[in-house]
Amino acid sequence: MSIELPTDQQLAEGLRQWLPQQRWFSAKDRGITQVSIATRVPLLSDEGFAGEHLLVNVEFDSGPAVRYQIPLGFRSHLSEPLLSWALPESTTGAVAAYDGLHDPDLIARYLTALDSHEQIEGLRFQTTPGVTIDVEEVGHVLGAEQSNTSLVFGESLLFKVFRQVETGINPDVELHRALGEVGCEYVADLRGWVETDIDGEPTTLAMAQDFIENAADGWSMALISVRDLFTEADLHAAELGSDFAGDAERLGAAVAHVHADLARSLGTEQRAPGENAIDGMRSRLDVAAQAIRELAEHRAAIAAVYDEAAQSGPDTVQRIHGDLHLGQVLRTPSNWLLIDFEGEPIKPVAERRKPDSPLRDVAGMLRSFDYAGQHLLGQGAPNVTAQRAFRAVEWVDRNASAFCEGYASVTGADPRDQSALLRAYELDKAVYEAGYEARHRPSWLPLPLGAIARLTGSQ
Ligand SMILES: Nc1ncnc2c1ncn2[C@@H]1O[C@H](COP(=O)(O)OP(=O)(O)O)[C@@H](O)[C@H]1O
Ligand SMILES: O=P(O)(O)O[C@H]1O[C@H](CO)[C@@H](O[C@H]2O[C@H](CO)[C@@H](O)[C@H](O)[C@H]2O)[C@H](O)[C@H]1O
Repeated sequence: MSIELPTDQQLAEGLRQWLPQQRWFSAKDRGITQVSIATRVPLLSDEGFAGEHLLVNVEFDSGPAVRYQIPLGFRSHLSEPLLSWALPESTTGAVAAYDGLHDPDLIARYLTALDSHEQIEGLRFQTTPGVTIDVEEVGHVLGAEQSNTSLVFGESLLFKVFRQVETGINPDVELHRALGEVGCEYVADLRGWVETDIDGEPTTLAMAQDFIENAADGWSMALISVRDLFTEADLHAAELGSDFAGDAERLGAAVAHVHADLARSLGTEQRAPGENAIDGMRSRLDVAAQAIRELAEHRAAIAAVYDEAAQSGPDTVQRIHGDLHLGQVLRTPSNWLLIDFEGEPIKPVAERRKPDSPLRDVAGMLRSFDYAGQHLLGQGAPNVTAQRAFRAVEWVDRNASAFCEGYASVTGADPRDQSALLRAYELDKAVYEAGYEARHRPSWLPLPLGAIARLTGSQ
């Protein structure tokens, strides 16, 4: 006997209360004025148990509405661990509703749908030609949720469910597909995706790719090296057992290979620097400086760097990663791999899909070396000495240089040769980071602000 599911109205009220507590809910600083259920697609139904796929529109007291993807499970009786993911009991009637991605029985349905390329109402499940899906593999949510929710099946397949759904093809799927077509060795292989039509446009909902078991992410590896450096502050970065420079160099080469493969697959264009790039930087600076008081002090100095960069020659643009940092790279025993090609989460998808300069990605990594070197020295950290601060700068310079040399070993040109443009991209990233930190981790705000002072020569 099937269970009686909550009405749209009950679910909308339950979600209104439940959404702000979810890690992936991006609008925590805005008040929800309305939640409406756009679609409800039945995924499975059994005795005392059902699953549905929901697209939900959320409106706020300020700013644009956001569309979220929320697979829900329904059970007549709920116990831990699913109980922790439940919507408020009072809102869903006799049946309990909960985040279905935490239910192994429900997520198994994704594998069977992928395996047989099913179309379930408007949801289309597709695989890369030649890929097979093992429907017996058991899945679970990977670690802590971030902007999206990633599931791992049998330690071999990663299934990422995009929580915020913007109309159109998600750049993560688009670029993995393009890189797969030219045999790129520096990304995990795309195995499949799920899409639907929104306003008549094919729109990505989820992607499946190879799960890289036992990979170490670049941020954790870099921090091990920096921690060792601070423990042995009389040693130079080059004398550490955990010296990161060899990895930084190989990482630079991997990023250059990905850029070359993206150019080969999707082409390049010439662009005058004043066109779009510097104008875009100027307007992002205007918006950020209005919101962040501490940034406003640096506005004139940053603008002067942008003016200088606008004088440089034409720039070659192409599709790039768009939000590259040490947390977006995984080291396998043989290679560095780049992950998460979604671009900066605050930009609209149409903007993230525009061709851009590869220098933006290089600048992202240089900023990340700076973060890794500086953040352990941050406010409140014990034992901050002038010696450690000096060593941190040395570590950042050493690894940034190694990264650029690795990049140049593939392209034949050192990104630092375009110094004015590169500095502008580093500043643009630091301005973005100031906005990100002010919103998500205010205690980290001094990091991008310190970098802005250094990059503009005011410190
Ligand atoms: N192909 C993969 N193999 C193994 N781990 C992965 C893979 N892709 C991502 N991860 C891990 O999952 C985490 C989240 O992935 P990411 O694509 O950055 O998601 P989000 O869009 O939610 O930020 C990463 O920090 C990484 O550790
Ligand atoms: O990984 P996401 O796509 O969610 O990227 C966002 O969050 C990042 C933080 O997790 C943020 O990166 C900034 O902090 C990192 C250290 O935590 C550092 O390595 C990066 O260089 C720095 O930009 C990223 O900017 C943001 O888009």
